[in-house]
Formats: sequence, C-alpha cells, structure tokens
Amino acid sequence: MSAQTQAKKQLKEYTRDEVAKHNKKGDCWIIIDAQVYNVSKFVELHPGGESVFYDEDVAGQEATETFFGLHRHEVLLKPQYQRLIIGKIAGEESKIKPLPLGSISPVPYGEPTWLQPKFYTPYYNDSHRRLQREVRAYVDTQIVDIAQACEANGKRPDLALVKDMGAKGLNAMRMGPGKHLHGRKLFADIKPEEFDYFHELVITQELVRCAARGFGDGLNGGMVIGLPPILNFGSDELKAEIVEPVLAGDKFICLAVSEAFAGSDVMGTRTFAQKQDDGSYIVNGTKKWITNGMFADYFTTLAKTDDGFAVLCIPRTEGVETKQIKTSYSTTAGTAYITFDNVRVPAKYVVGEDGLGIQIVLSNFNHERWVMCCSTIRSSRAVCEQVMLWINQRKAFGKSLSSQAVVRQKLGALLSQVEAAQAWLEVVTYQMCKMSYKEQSIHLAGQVAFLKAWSTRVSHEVADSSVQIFGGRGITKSGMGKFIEEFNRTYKFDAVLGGSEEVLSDLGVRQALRFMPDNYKL
Ligand code: HEM
Repeated sequence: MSAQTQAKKQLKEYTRDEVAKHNKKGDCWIIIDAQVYNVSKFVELHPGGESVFYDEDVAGQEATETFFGLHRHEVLLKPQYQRLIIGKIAGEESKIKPLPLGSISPVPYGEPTWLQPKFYTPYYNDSHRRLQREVRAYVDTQIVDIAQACEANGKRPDLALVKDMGAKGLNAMRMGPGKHLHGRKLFADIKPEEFDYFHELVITQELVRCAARGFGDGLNGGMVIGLPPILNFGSDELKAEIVEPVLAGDKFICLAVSEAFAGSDVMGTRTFAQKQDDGSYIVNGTKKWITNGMFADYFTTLAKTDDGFAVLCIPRTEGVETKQIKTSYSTTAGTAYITFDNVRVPAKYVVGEDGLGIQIVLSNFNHERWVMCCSTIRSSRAVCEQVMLWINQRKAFGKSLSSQAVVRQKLGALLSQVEAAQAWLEVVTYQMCKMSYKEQSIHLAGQVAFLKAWSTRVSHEVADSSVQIFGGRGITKSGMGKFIEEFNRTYKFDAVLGGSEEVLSDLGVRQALRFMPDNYKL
C-alpha cells in the first residue's frame, strides 16, 4: 500500500451535518473536494482575509466551487495547507487531481492536434512521439521549478541544468538537424541521421511550457541564434575552439547584431572592425538587447569593415564590457548592452569571409524566426488552456463564465487562430524537412517571414482577449491569472526580435514579387 493510500485510509470520516456544526470564529471547518479543512486558526493568516470564511455559505459548508473560483489548485497542494485537512466526507472521494508530471493535458485544444487522442497526423512518427514524451517529463520534473524560480529572482539559469542538457544531447538537438549531431548520443535515443525539424519543433514547443519567457531565452537562447554562423561558416579551428564547449554548457555564446542605431535594419550597423596589417581587427562600437550577453564568453558580432560587413566571434576579452538591460521580462535572460572599446580580435575569429557578413547573418534569420514561431504559437496555446480552465470554474453574474456567449465567442476566435497557426507551422516545417538549406532560403524566407509576423499577431489577440476574460487577475503577478499577466508582459518579444512584424510582412511580399511571372498579365 502506498504512503498516499495509507494516509487517505487514515483520514477520519465526517458527515456533512457534523461539519456544519463548526461554523463560527474560533471553530471553523470547510469542505473542499470532499476533504474537511479545519481553518479555525488559519483564517487569521489567510491572504484573502478572515471574514470571507464566516459567510453562511462557507463556514461549515461545501466550499469547493467558491474555492476554485478564487484560487489555483496549486494552493491546496502546498504542505502548509495540506496540514489543514482533518478528515473527509463519509462515502465521498476527492475528484480534483493535479496532472501527473509529464502527462498530456486533457483540456480540449490544450495540446496540438497530433498529441490529442483520436487525431491523426501525417508529420510525426514514433521517434517524434518518444522525444515528446521524454522531453515533457524532463521539463516537468527538471526544469519548470528552476524556470519559475529564476524568472522571479532574475538570476542566470542554473549551470548544472545547462550542463545536464548538454550531456544528454539536448543542447546539440536545439541547433536543429546537421553535421553537429553526427556520432552524438541524443536524448530519447533519437538516431542522429533521423533527427529532423519536427524533432526540433517538439523540443522547442515543450520547453516553452515552462511559462517563463525570460528564462526561456536565458536557457541558452544565445546559443540557438549565436552558434549557427560558427557551425555553418566557421573555420575548423574556430569550430574546434567553440562548438563542443558551448554544446556541453561549459562556455556561452550570444548573437550580437542589433544596436541602439540599428534593429531590424541591420545595414545600419555602426560597430566597426578595422583590419590591421597582421590580419587581426580592432573593434569599436556598441550592441543592444543582446540575449545572454551578460554571461556570454563569445559574441557572434556583425561589424562594418572596409570590405563591407563581417561577422566576428569576439571572445570576452579586454575592452569588452556588458551591462544588464532591464526589459519587461526577467533579467535571467542576461540581456545586455555591450561596448567594444578598441578590442583586438585575432584573424581566426572572423566567421566566413570579410565582406559576407550580411549574407551570413541573413542566412541564419530563417531558422531563428521559425524557432520563434514554434515557441510563440505554443505559448499562445498554453494561454488558451488557462482560459479554458478559468471560464469553466469561474462564475460571474451568477453564472459560469463559459455560459456567456460573448466569452465563448472571444475564446472561439483565439482557439481557431492558434490551431491555424500550428497547422501552418507544420506545413512550413515539412517544407524545411524536404528542402536543402539553400532551397529554404530561396523559397521559404517569405513564408517564414509571414508566419512569424502572423504568429505574433495571433499572440497579440490571445494576450488581449485572455486578459479581458480574466479581468483584474490577468494583470496580477500571482494568483489565478499569473500566466496571463506573464504572457501580456512578454509576448511582444517575439513580435519585435528577429525582425519586426512590419519588416517581415514587407519582406514576405517583396520575396513573392521576385517570383512574379513576366509573361502573365491581368
Ligand atoms: C483551505 C482553504 C484555503 C486556503 C489554503 C486559501 C489560501 C489562499 C491563498 C494562499 C491566497 C493568496 C494566493 C492567491 O491569490 O491564490 C488566497 C487568496 C484568497 N482567498 Fe483563500 N484560501 C482558502 C479558502 C478560501 C475560501 C473558502 C475563500 C472564500 C470564501 C477564500 C477567499 C480568498 C480570496 C477572496 C482571496 C484573494 C484572491 C484574489 O486576490 O484574487 N479562500 N487564499
């Protein structure tokens, strides 16, 4: 017999009439989910006040519905509140259970269709399913608590976690398919040669379930966008120095492109790298909003040169300074303002060729934007799941919120958009699996640009309507709407970083115009 079953067995049984006698100050019991709580002393400590317990519908009474209209279930699960349980109602059993860690949400639309029972998919096979199960279990048991703690205290993500992800092959898998996986033991025993963009999508979408946007970027977001130029264009010498230590979690890297002077318009970059006679460069300039910059050992930096632009992977060395920028998400992301003052960078740190800097940075953008689509679409779904739960358990104007047509209409619009976004994402991902990297840059740059711009418009709708449905709780950092508040504070990151919505919509149309037939007219 498990300890839990034994504890249940030992609970004293009461009738509802017996509980009803304890209905006053100094002697107050309530029933929540068939369990009897003695709150006589707790009332004075209750964050929601003492008087609420003395209502005639609460003291000595069934308070399940009232409780779940005001609190998240996690409140009841805390040990200090579990201690208030003195018994159970005779002949009744508790029904409300937290989901076992690692499990699939039973809430309709709480998961992408391919994970819902009874739905079919042309895209995902057994290895994707195995990966999903194992990453979910890993996230739920190893990451969520750290994510929530770091999001709150602003400290950088735990090194032990990053190293563990490195040892398990997860850091390498987050870089997508490619040669860097060859010969490597991967998480969930995925064979390196079968790893595709759907595997990467699974990892990205599972990681964002932590609902801690700053931590999500803090957890090696810099690697995801800063390492590809080295992998794709770096010399063997550069790769030998950087790739393995970064994938192992021993060293950290970030992408340093945007500046106070230039965001989406990368051509406006002012940081200058002056070539010296010995082939080295002296770099001067600044970079802004650099994710992981605070703790990066290497900065994959776009700089102007006499030959146009170059990408230099600048090690943290004399003349490099990083200052924390406080953005609307947590400082756990390590977002930095960087100054390069006469930094001497040896020639071996030039990535690819001097003069090809813009092409190198642009070639990275498709993948970076697609990763952002994966995460923002999955985060929007997680918010919809919170809304579903809320409207099902909250009453207003004497009726359940779910019985109000206006609420259902708003939610219907959100669910449709999230479903459509995921479906489009999967179509694009399928194309990525079939096309070479070069074909992707020709045929998918526009699609990915549109998808990202549209995904963040969907996030915008989700943020807006969810807060309207949650009301004040949607703008409160703790309590029932805490994830709605977090989403509202952070969803704009994806709408701005990696190309703003406006720039991307324009890019998509310009890409399409390039392929207009000149022998076909209206
Ligand atoms: C064992 C029973 C209870 C426990 C352990 C408990 C615990 C808590 C805690 C920890 C909070 C603050 C965190 C949060 O906002 O979620 C809170 C808030 C609150 N509680 Fe309770 N509570 C209990 C029962 C009740 C009952 C029966 C009522 C109503 C009759 C109630 C009314 C409230 C209210 C109004 C708030 C403020 C909520 C808000 O600001 O949105 N609580 N409670």
